[in-house]
Amino acid sequence: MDHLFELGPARLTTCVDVWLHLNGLDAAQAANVLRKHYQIHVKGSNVTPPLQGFEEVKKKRKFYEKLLANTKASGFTTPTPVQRQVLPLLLHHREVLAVAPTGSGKTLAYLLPIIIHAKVAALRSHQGIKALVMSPTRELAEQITRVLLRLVQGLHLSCCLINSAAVVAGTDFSKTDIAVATPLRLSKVAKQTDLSSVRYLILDEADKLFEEGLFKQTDRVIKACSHPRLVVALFSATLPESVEELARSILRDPVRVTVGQRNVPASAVEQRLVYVGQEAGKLMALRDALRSGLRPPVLVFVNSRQRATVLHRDLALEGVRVASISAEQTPAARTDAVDRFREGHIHVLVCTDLMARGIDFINVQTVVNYDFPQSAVDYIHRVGRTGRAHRHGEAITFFEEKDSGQLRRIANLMQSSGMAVPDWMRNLRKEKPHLKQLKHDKRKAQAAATATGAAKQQQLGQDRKRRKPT
Ligand SMILES: Nc1ncnc2c1ncn2[C@@H]1O[C@H](COP(=O)(O)OP(=O)(O)OP(=O)(O)O)[C@@H](O)[C@H]1O
Repeated sequence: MDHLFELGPARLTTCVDVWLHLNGLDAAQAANVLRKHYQIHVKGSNVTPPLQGFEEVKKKRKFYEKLLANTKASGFTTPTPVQRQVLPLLLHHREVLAVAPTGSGKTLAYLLPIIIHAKVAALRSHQGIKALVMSPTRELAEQITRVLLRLVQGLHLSCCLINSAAVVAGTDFSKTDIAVATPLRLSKVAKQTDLSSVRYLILDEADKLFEEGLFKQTDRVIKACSHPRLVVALFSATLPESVEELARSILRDPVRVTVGQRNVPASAVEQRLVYVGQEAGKLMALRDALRSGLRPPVLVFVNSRQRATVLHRDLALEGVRVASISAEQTPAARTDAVDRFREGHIHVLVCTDLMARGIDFINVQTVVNYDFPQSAVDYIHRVGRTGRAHRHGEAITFFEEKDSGQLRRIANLMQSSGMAVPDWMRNLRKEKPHLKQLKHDKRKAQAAATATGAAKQQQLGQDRKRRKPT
């Protein structure tokens, strides 16, 4: 997977795109060569060929020039693999289930097509919200809106983040062309906001949106988007089989796009496991790592709000420029912590899994799993906060004796993304004597360890099937 981004724009142009031209391949052959090269796997009927460059989306209308210029001005000159395949599919009104590694550019893959759709619809004087993006957290919705606003500059489109401030200010969302929101906020405004004009519904971090806590609200919003030709697209870096089944029940003739291997950490992240003995060893290990040159900005994940507060306090006492962020803080406090971290005033941000998904701190050098992640999916998203775009990143996961049961799963994930992992870790459950050895010889272990729902478905499916086919 290393070359998904690493080849870089210049090499991509010389080695693949020009090669395609020189060899005069027909469209289907060229599509296959491109897909093979970029490790794009597709499943579905009549799949549109991948793009060779952003210029291909340019049409006669003037606004395409402007949009392309904005895209380039934002630093996006060459499409990433997921953008190459998803962009033309959405432009052809195909429903999509896209699974691509963390930091591989999924946001732009859906923003460009929905901007094009919204602009064309606005030029035809269509009223109401034309495209809607749902994301599981407020922070991610804010980030998506920021990217969106950069891309639509000068296009005379109205884009809006539906948050509490906008609701309090009495914003008339019917005058919005593209809206971004969390399912919680959206389900609250769905009653007074007409979503029947929404033609594109994007579910970012889709597997999270289908989880227990968010499912009801997500479902409510999907139902409210009643346009007969609604196009739904789902994006995530992880898609467990069970969620895929549920997701498929709401999609019509979808194309599944997978980039690289499914459900593995991004290969640009160098991952290490560090044995810390017990709880007390964690702070010592983090302090040592910070002293011995752990490069800031550093994102540190813990498993609860309380633990975030305690670690924040402990690090502040040591003179570390630290902030913490968790769901119990006010929106203003959360935004402030994120801004200070982005601007470099804060070197270490302690956070819960609230920040694990989608958040793009482009310069984060290191992710520390201070508390062992509660699932393989959490691990993939957490470590994916570094190593974004073509950058290199480092992820360190602390583990103590009580984490041994979960260790094997994470070790396997690390191995599938190309990391060297000691054999004893991958065989942990089978070879119990190693657990004993771990207890009896902590030092030795430390050296070794430091290495580089059916009812829901039916409900959702039936609601969608009732609509006329596209
Ligand atoms: N075509 C491109 N060229 C260069 N950089 C890009 C391109 N597309 C996106 N990026 C950059 O790559 C980074 C990751 O993009 P994005 O946040 O969309 O990733 P993602 O796939 O949604 O990740 P996650 O699964 O973590 O949400 C961003 O900083 C973005 O600016």
